[in-house]
Amino acid sequence: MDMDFVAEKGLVLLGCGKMGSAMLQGWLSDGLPPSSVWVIDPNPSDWLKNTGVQINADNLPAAPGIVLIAVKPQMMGEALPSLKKMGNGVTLFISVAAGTPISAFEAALGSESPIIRAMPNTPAAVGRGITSIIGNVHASSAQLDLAEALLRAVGQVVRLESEDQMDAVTGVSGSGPAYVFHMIECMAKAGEAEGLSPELAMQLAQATVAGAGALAEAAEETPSELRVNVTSPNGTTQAGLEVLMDEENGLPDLIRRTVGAAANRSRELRNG
Ligand SMILES: NC(=O)C1=CN([C@@H]2O[C@H](COP(=O)(O)OP(=O)(O)OC[C@H]3O[C@@H](n4cnc5c(N)ncnc54)[C@H](OP(=O)(O)O)[C@@H]3O)[C@@H](O)[C@H]2O)C=CC1
Ligand SMILES: O=C(O)[C@@H]1CCC=N1
Repeated sequence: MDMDFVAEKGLVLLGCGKMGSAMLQGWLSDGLPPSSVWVIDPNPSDWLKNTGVQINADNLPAAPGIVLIAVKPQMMGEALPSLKKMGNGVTLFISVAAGTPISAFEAALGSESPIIRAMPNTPAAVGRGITSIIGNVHASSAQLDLAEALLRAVGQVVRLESEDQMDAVTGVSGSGPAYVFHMIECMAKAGEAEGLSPELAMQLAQATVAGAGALAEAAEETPSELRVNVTSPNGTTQAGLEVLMDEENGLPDLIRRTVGAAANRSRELRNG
C-alpha cells in the first residue's frame, strides 16, 4: 500500500485549517491528484478553493482509503458524527488532534475501526515536517505502513511505542515550530535594538535559524559540538552564550518549562 492506494481510494480531510492545509499542500506538491481529495470544512480558505480538491461535496466516498481528522480537539464531539458512516472497518482514520486519545475515536467511530493517532507539525507544508504515529489494535501493520508512506511525503515519520509518549512529543515537535519562530522574532528585535533595520535584522535572523537547523541535521557533529565550533575563546559568542546558558535565567530552564507547559496542556485536553 502506498500513495497510489490513497490516490485510487480517496482521502477525506475533516477540517482544513492551518495543520490540514500544511499537510494537504505537501501532498498536492508531491503529486496527489486533487480529484482524489474531499475536504469537509465550514469555511474553506481561498488557498483551498484554488487547489481543485472537492470541498463540502455531496459525493463523499463511502469507504475512502484514509480519513484525516484535523479539527480542533474542542470541535471533535461536534465533528466526528459526520464520519460515523465511514467507520466500516476498511477506512483508516488518522487523527492529528492534540490531546484527543485513541479511545475517544473508538467510541465515536466504532471500536473495530483502525485508528492512528499522529502528531505532525507545520513544516509539513514544505516537506520538512516530522510526524509521530501510533495505531490502535485494529490498525494493521500494512495500515501503519500506509500512514507512514502518506506522512513521509511531508517529512520524517517516527513510530511511538506508547500513546503516553504523545504529550511529550506534542510539547517538543508539535508545538516546537512556534518556539523557533519566536526565537526568530526575538533575534530580529534584538538586531533592531542594536541598530539594524527591521528588514536586515529579520533576514539575518531567518537565515541564521534556517542555516543552523540545516547544518545540525546534515553535520556529523552533535549540536553541542557545532555550538563549540562557533565559540571562540573569550570571543563574541562566549559573551552571548553566558547570558543564554545561565542556569537560573537562561534558555535551558525556560525551554524545560515551555515544553512542560505544552505537554501538560496536551494531558488536560485528553479530558475534554
Ligand atoms: N497548527 C499546528 O501547528 C498543529 C495542529 N495540530 C492539530 O491539528 C488540529 C487542527 O489545528 P489547526 O489546523 O491549528 O486549527 P484550525 O482552527 O486552523 O483548523 C481547524 C479547521 O477545522 C474547521 N472545522 C471546525 N469545525 C468543523 C467541523 N465540524 N467539521 C469540519 N471542519 C471543522 C475549522 O473551521 P473554522 O475555522 O471555521 O472553525 C478550521 O478550518 C488540532 O486538533 C490541533 O491539535 C497538530 C499538530 C500541529
Ligand atoms: O497548539 C496546539 O494545540 C496545536 C497542537 C500542536 C501544535 N498546535
